Amino acid sequence: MTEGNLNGATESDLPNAGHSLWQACVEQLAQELPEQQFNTWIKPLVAQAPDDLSKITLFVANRFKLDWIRAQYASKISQMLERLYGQAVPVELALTQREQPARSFTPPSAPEAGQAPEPVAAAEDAGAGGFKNRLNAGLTFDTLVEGTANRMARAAAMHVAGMPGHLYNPLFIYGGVGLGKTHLMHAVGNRLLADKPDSKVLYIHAEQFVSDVVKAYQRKAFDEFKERYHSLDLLLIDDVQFFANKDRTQEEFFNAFEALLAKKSHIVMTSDTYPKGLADIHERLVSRFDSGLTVAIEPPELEMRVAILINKARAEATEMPEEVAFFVAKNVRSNVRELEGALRKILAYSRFNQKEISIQLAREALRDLLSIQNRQISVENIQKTVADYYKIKVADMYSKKRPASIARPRQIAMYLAKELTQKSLPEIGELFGGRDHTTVLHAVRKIAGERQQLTELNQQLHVLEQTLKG
Ligand SMILES: Nc1ncnc2c1ncn2[C@@H]1O[C@H](COP(=O)(O)OP(=O)(O)OP(=O)(O)O)[C@@H](O)[C@H]1O
Repeated sequence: MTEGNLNGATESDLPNAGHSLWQACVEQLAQELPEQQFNTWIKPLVAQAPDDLSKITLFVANRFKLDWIRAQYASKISQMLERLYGQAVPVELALTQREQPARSFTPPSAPEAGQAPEPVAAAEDAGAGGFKNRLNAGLTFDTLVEGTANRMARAAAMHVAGMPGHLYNPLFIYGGVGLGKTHLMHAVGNRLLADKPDSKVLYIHAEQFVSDVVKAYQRKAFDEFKERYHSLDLLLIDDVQFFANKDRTQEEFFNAFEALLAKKSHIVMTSDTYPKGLADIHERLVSRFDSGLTVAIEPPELEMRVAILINKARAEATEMPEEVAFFVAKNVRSNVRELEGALRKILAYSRFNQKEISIQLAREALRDLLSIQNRQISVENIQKTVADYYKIKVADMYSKKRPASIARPRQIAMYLAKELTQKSLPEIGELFGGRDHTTVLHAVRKIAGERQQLTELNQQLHVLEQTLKG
């Protein structure tokens, strides 16, 4: 596997043979790898391939992830592709383009036509004393769209960046994949360095920390290790759930944690769950994780998704009409990374076809994604999934029973049926035991309204949507 130099003229992330091959490869890897590994390393990869499948380029969010994927998964990916395609397909890894300045739109006849994003070096600026901070300079507070979903986490992060070592130490940020945890963490580091360039800041993924512990152990170099970690002003450590079952790492992290807090350095951590939800991590560490401020990042609400799309399109020097942004945001709900993927497809489609961005164009560019959604989700499927989730019988979806423990899941299922299928209100009513369409309308409005107000309900709906979309 090579590291990318993307100057080929026919690169495309439109649906093509490469796209189908990569999809098949991802599906296989999903079955073979542990779920957490798959979700962290493979699922976020964005693939591009020319029509002749002379190579596949995989875009990775940052330098650390790139190195890790190359070391841990490159040969598995290559073997899998070869198995599926019947011959070897060269695979290269490249960094996504997000830290590059916005470029203006270039028509396809110009020399840059069809050029895929070029790999760029991660912003591993040498800070104080030539120290590598591993920060990505493009991930700042300015490029992070604010919404109800991240307001509290963002406010806390800004506070930490302004006055490290004071309140909210440690700051523990948790939430699902692709919701902006890593972005927020880098934003803290970048802001602190902008204000105080001599600060010693380090961004590190938890698996890299594990690997540093292993190396220190093998080389008997714990003094060096301590010198590196205990002297920081700000430690940003991503995905601490990876410490699970790694006793020696947990011990070293505990030591670093205590040393840093004692000297009033700040620690910011992220995880896919809140501290007490972490499995196989020692209690003394969990209680320390929870001893500062713990904040969640929620899945972005509709308006926030719209704002993110419009902002990200602008960063690519393209205006996305509001109605198109609404169309995309209604159809791509799971997380910001997927929203970015959808935007990339639309921009590429518009560029290659030299067409203005419109709802029709978005529909064409995203047809795979939309048809997968429509194919998979039926009202019966929704009823079963919701019934399982709230532990009621599927038959209660059609019954006339009215206790809240049954009526509410039923209303949730009606809401999801309206949101995720093409069925009309009367058709949905019919499938829920012959109910009137006004009953369905009432349920849809009620749940939609409450979703805006109740974080817990929003989370539950998000989980259900994710489950249904597969
Ligand atoms: N509010 C936001 N505004 C703008 N961009 C965002 C926002 N939230 C997330 N993003 C972008 O979405 C992508 C995914 O975000 P990020 O990598 O920070 O997610 P994460 O929560 O750390 O996910 P994971 O757990 O998978 O690592 C990044 O490109 C990030 O810049």
